[in-house]
Amino acid sequence: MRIGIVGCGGRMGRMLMREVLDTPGATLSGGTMRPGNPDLGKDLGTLAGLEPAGIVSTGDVDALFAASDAVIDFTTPAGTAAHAALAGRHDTALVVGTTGLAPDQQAAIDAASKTAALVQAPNMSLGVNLLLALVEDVARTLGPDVWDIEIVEMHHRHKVDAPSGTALGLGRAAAAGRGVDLAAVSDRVRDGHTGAREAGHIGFATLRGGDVVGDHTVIFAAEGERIELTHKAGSRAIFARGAVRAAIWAGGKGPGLYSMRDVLGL
Ligand SMILES: NC(=O)C1=CN([C@@H]2O[C@H](COP(=O)(O)OP(=O)(O)OC[C@H]3O[C@@H](n4cnc5c(N)ncnc54)[C@H](OP(=O)(O)O)[C@@H]3O)[C@@H](O)[C@H]2O)C=CC1
Ligand SMILES: O=C(O)C1=N[C@H](C(=O)O)C[C@H](O)C1
Repeated sequence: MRIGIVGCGGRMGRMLMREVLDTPGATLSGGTMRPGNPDLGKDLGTLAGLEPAGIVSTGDVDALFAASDAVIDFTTPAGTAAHAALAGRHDTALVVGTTGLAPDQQAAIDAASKTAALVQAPNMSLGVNLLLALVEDVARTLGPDVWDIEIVEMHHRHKVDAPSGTALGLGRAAAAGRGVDLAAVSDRVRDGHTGAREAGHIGFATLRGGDVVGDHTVIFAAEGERIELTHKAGSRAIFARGAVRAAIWAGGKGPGLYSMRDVLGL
């Protein structure tokens, strides 16, 4: 299974190369960087913190798609939209971990999934994907009349999108459990004289600081009691492990847009 990494110099890009190089049956088919990146032309194994792999980073994204059975993309929304178009053209499977996509960028992914297998998930860890199923169940069981739902997330100081893709995914799971559309009930920002909380709404709070890999808590609050479901990521390796598993799974699939819950059978 030939797996390529776009944005291979990023925090996740390096972790993903390490995971591919450490996975039996997987071959690292290449890694790309943008023009001007000082690490262009460097050995991918060295960039991943391992022994030299005998293959260097390049700027040729088209050639990477041609040479791969699957490509993994944890970059930026603009980058991901361009990579999705290449996946569709080459019929190469694409695993998308990038968060914060605008509707037109999501449309590029939907279009590519007509001709290639795409797996998209805001969080590739096993724990968060289990949490999604739990949250949907708990929200369904408790209902909106007595229980308020609030979602709190914290990430490192470099993160550029908010709320995190995972927090929004947890919100969608809670809304699905209640049989409502998240967009109609979400309170993503509160500031000043907001008035009392509206029944049935799902609130979000975002914290940023230090090197926090990713913490998410879904709070179900009623009068006199509270349930909190929390996931804490201790290392980016959990995301990389899930993404490589998704790439191997997608390599054998026909065109379509799949989720990590499909990959894990949850
Ligand atoms: N689904 C999941 O499980 C997870 C998702 N993420 C998401 O992954 C994304 C990346 O996170 P992280 O690795 O921390 O971010 P980084 O900023 O460390 O890395 C981003 C990478 O994308 C590259 N890049 C930027 N713009 C473009 C472009 N237009 N075309 C191609 N490549 C581009 C950068 O290259 P350059 O250095 O040249 O700018 C860099 O290599 C985020 O959206 C984050 O939320 C993160 C962790 C887990
Ligand atoms: O940017 C990050 O770092 C992360 N992003 C993802 C998100 O937005 O949910 C997943 C993870 O929590 C780390």
